Amino acid sequence: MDPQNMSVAIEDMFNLDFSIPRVGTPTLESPLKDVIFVEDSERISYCADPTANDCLRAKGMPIPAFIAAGPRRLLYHDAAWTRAAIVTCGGLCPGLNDVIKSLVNTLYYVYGVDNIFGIQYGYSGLVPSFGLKPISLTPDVVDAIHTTGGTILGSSRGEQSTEEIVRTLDRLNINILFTIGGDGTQRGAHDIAVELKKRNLPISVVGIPKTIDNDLNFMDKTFGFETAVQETGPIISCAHNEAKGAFNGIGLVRLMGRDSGFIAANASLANSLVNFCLIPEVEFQLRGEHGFLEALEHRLLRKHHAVIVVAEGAGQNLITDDSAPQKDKSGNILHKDIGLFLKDMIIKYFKERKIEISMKYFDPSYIIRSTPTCGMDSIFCLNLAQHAVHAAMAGMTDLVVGNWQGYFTYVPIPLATMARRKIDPRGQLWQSVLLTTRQNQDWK
Ligand SMILES: Nc1ncnc2c1ncn2[C@@H]1O[C@H](COP(=O)(O)OP(=O)(O)OP(=O)(O)O)[C@@H](O)[C@H]1O
Ligand SMILES: O=P(O)(O)OC[C@H]1O[C@](O)(CO)[C@@H](O)[C@@H]1O
Ligand SMILES: [Mg+2]
Repeated sequence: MDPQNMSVAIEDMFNLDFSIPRVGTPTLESPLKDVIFVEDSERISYCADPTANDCLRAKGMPIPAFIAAGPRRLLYHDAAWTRAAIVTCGGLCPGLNDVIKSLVNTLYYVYGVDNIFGIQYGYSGLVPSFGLKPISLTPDVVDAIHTTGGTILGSSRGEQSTEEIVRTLDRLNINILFTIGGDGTQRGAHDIAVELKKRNLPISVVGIPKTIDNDLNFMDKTFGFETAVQETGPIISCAHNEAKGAFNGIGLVRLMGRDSGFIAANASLANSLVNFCLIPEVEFQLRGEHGFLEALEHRLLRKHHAVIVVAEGAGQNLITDDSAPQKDKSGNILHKDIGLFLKDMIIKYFKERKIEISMKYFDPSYIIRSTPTCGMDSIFCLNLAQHAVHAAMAGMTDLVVGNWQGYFTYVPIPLATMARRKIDPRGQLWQSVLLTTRQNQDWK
């Protein structure tokens, strides 16, 4: 089993439905030539261990497995008549433009779909009262967009009426909607798919999961994550320089990660200059024998510098101000600022102890998520989008494209959004972070 993915208990795996719904029976011969078509019966096993699967088989138990992604021999949507729409929602993430470009090029060049629309500013662009007209997307329009960060379509948060969105899709004669976004976006996409089914509208809804937090379930990684980790490199390096450049220097770096600390943990491994990594999954105390501040003091006494990486969702239990919890427009809880809080607490602690320190604070959150993708991430975006188009043209719906142990998969949206993927403190990733930072050496 995946040692990092403990969000879904193994006993619950057997009750899960891995099948992908279709908007209708595919009957049209695919125009693709010289490709290896994938049958719906081809599966990617959830569990990589063949012995475990043999055991399950012997016991007559179902083997949890994803439907394999790839081009289908028979299509549901007729390219000549197909009108496809693309929407990007939620926060920015490296790779949004790569995915848009690859969707357009695959639809246009591979399947021959030439009616492609970009929906502006997230789901708001599908609600007429916002007055945002869809824009026409062609290979010429998207030719070089992968070289810039952000999204050429704009994005948004905030609740929109599913009924209104569905009415708009119907009025625009859209056959396929591609939803590029995180858990919220994909929950919205599922609601749209359910409403379309209720109204007997054969519109495919296919998601491409986006989140730099890497917290979606049933996939090893989401696009933009690798770039985000890479972008932390120069910043952590600067934090280290600042820390080493002064006696008792401290470089404190706050990174994104609302509920999962994947960016912070991986950044600590990729840039092995980090001495303390603090993530939401591992609670810590500030003061006392087992407190972080004592551990930091211990480290400074030994080495006279320290680099700390803290994920935005870490240590929320420590911030006990009386202000009411805040939410963003989509209803996501806005965490209190652990970075600034820690900075103040560290300064106060060492002042009390009359120990001089030099504190340098870095918050690169929006810098690392608005950049263009790095090489491998660009390829990942391109492949995700190609597989999204294959699924959509075959009439599949209510799914996101995933990647599991190196294979591209089709994951039902309810599965991908049923629980948040988190770091297992007993798993290999966190254990490796502990070995690399050696933070427990100071932290008793
Ligand atoms: N539970 C939900 N059901 C239906 N729609 C939702 C739900 N949660 C969010 N949405 C819609 O999806 C869109 C994006 O959601 P949200 O702002 O949570 O971003 P996200 O897709 O989760 O991306 P990020 O990873 O940046 O947070 C918003 O328009 C929001 O209204
Ligand atoms: O400030 P914004 O745009 O709402 O986005 C912040 C959030 O986006 C995320 O990166 C998820 O996309 C979270 O880690 C973070 O809390
Ligand atoms: Mg989200």
